[in-house]
Amino acid sequence: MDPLATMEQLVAELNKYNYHYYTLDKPLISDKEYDSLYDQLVKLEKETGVILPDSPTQRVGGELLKGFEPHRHLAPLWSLDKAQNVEQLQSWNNRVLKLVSDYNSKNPDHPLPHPSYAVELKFDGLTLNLTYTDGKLVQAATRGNGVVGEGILAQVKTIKSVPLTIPYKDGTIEVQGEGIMNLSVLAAYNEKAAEPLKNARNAAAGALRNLNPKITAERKLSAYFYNVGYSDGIKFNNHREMMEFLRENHFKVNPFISYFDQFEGVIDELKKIEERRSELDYLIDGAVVKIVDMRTRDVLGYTDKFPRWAVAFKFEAEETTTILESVTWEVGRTGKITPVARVTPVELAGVTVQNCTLNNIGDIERKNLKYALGTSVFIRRSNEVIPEILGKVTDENDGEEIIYPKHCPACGSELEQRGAHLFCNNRLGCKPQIIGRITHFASRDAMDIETFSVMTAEQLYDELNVREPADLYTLQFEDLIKLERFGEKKATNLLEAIEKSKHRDLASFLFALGIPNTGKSTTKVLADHFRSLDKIMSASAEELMELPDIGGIVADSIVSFFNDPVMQAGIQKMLSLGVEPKAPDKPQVVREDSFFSGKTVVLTGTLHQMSREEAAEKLEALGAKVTGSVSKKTDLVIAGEKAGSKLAKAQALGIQVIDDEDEFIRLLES
Ligand SMILES: NC(=O)c1ccc[n+]([C@@H]2O[C@H](COP(=O)([O-])OP(=O)(O)OC[C@H]3O[C@@H](n4cnc5c(N)ncnc54)[C@H](O)[C@@H]3O)[C@@H](O)[C@H]2O)c1
Ligand SMILES: [Zn+2]
Repeated sequence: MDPLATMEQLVAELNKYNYHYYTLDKPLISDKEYDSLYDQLVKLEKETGVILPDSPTQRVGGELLKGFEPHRHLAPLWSLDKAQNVEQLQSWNNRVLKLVSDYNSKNPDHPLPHPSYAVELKFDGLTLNLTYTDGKLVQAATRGNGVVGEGILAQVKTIKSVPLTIPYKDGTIEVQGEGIMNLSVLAAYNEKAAEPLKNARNAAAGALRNLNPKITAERKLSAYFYNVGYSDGIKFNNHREMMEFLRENHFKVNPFISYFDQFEGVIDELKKIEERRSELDYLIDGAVVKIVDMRTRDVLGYTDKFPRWAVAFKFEAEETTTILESVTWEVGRTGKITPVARVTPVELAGVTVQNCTLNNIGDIERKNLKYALGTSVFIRRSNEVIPEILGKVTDENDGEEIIYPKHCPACGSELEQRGAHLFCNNRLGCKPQIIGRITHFASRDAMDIETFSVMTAEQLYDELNVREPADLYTLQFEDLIKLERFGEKKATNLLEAIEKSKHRDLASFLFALGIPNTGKSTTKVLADHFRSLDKIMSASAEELMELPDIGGIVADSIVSFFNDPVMQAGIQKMLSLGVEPKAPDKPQVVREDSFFSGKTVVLTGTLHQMSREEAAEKLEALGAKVTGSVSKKTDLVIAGEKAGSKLAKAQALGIQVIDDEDEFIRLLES
């Protein structure tokens, strides 16, 4: 195709995507795909020297939505130049250095200082421009086209961290920041929402540009501020002064700002930020590098679109779109049937994604995916987590139907629906359930049988008739050695590991049994309290419910698990084969006079100065009970970075929360 025709097509396409993204807050493609089309257009414009009149490269923002009062920004709002990799970043810096040295050779009496750089997070939300006159918030606007935005004062006032009045009272200033939705808030919102929000950016942008401020308020947004764009009374010499001004005037300023005199430092910092990205409780799509000195900024100036004194370093995308090709159904160890989506393979955050989780049939309905086979879907992958389907790109039911199975894909038994999940009830005859139970039993947090894997479980099932965990204790060297891939060494190692597991501690043994609804922290509570398997097996639901962390559902699960004759027989068989779970050591002396003594505490989110396990040990030594889930019995929640639904629940129940790690450490040490 001739380049002009390609450009026309790109312009039309990009303008359509812009409209959906900026005006409707409902993107049709991922940022990654958008950016690559945009780059193609920029390249063609450079090559041909032609810029079509409605090219998106010539504008900063989107259409204005009817219904909002326009606000003319007192100083224009800029977009940012972008660097996709270190080379592009270097060439931005080389340009800066050259302009500075050109200036200095022309103005030897009044040279600019050697550039130093500020590095900030690039928040992925909606730009906000707030106008304060004589200390009072009088307007708030979107970026709009950069010159005129939409007035959204009523909506912005619902953001609790936005100050309505500020100490600075000398005339008018405009302050820029980003309206965001915290990921933990999004998760909590989606737990209850009839229609889950696909993405935190669109959730924030959609809420701020909603004509009903009540909806904005429900989304519990937050905002970070990073710039004073206009002021008629105050001048700053550098970025630090400007940040200090924002802080003094009670704006929420991101703590992750760092300053560098050397450009190498900037590059290292960008790597660090990218590594820690998944710990943050908000979306960022990169980091912004800015020249610190204001006089240098003035000299460098602006292009039509962006300042020459700043550049956005874009991180690898975590979201993209692809086609949902098919859904298969997998059976877990509890008999739960999980839908797994196969998608058209696509590169995302450094790996090729082919499978995504869909959780359960309730999830399929909520995400409007029932008729999505063969259509475009958004997928997201943040570090380490299996990619997830966020939703269908368009709202229409224009795909093939996902048919829910009626029979177990493994054993053919009829499935039962409980809540949002499907279950196969054929516990004793359904192979993947048995394999799952045995593998779980042997896993590290359970019996910790080294070298054991799913493959081992399958081999033992197929060839040696191993049907339950207890059968592991009947294995003989002569049988193992006959198996494929089993040499003498491997057989001996496995038997030794199995032997060693006989004296595993009681809490791990209970965890290994795989009692429904009962995780590691609950089995530890049980072991610490009852100190013997017999007592736990005969405990009543009432007795159990007196313990921290154990509510009605968990208590019932435990009681009915131990009432099941099959489970009883399995446990008896293990005991008769020499399994002897070790009771916990006598509890050590714990303090009774600390801030934490006698309190039931939940740890959630990521702590930076110690692991959660270390924190739990310290708390226990100070006389606290550390439990895994938030309930009415919880006295205190320690929330680290990226605390999710537990924090939201604590807030809903009005439980005391410590979300400042330094404060937490101070209390531990007091
Ligand atoms: N998916 C789609 O269909 C679609 C459509 C249009 C645009 N987009 C995405 O939007 C991007 C372009 O968006 P843009 O021009 O709004 O923004 P930009 O990437 O040019 O960045 C400028 C914005 O960054 C924000 N920002 C966040 N933290 C900041 C900080 N610390 N300092 C300064 N600014 C900060 C500000 O809101 C500012 O307006 C594209 O790269 C693309 O990824 C996607
Ligand atoms: Zn089955």
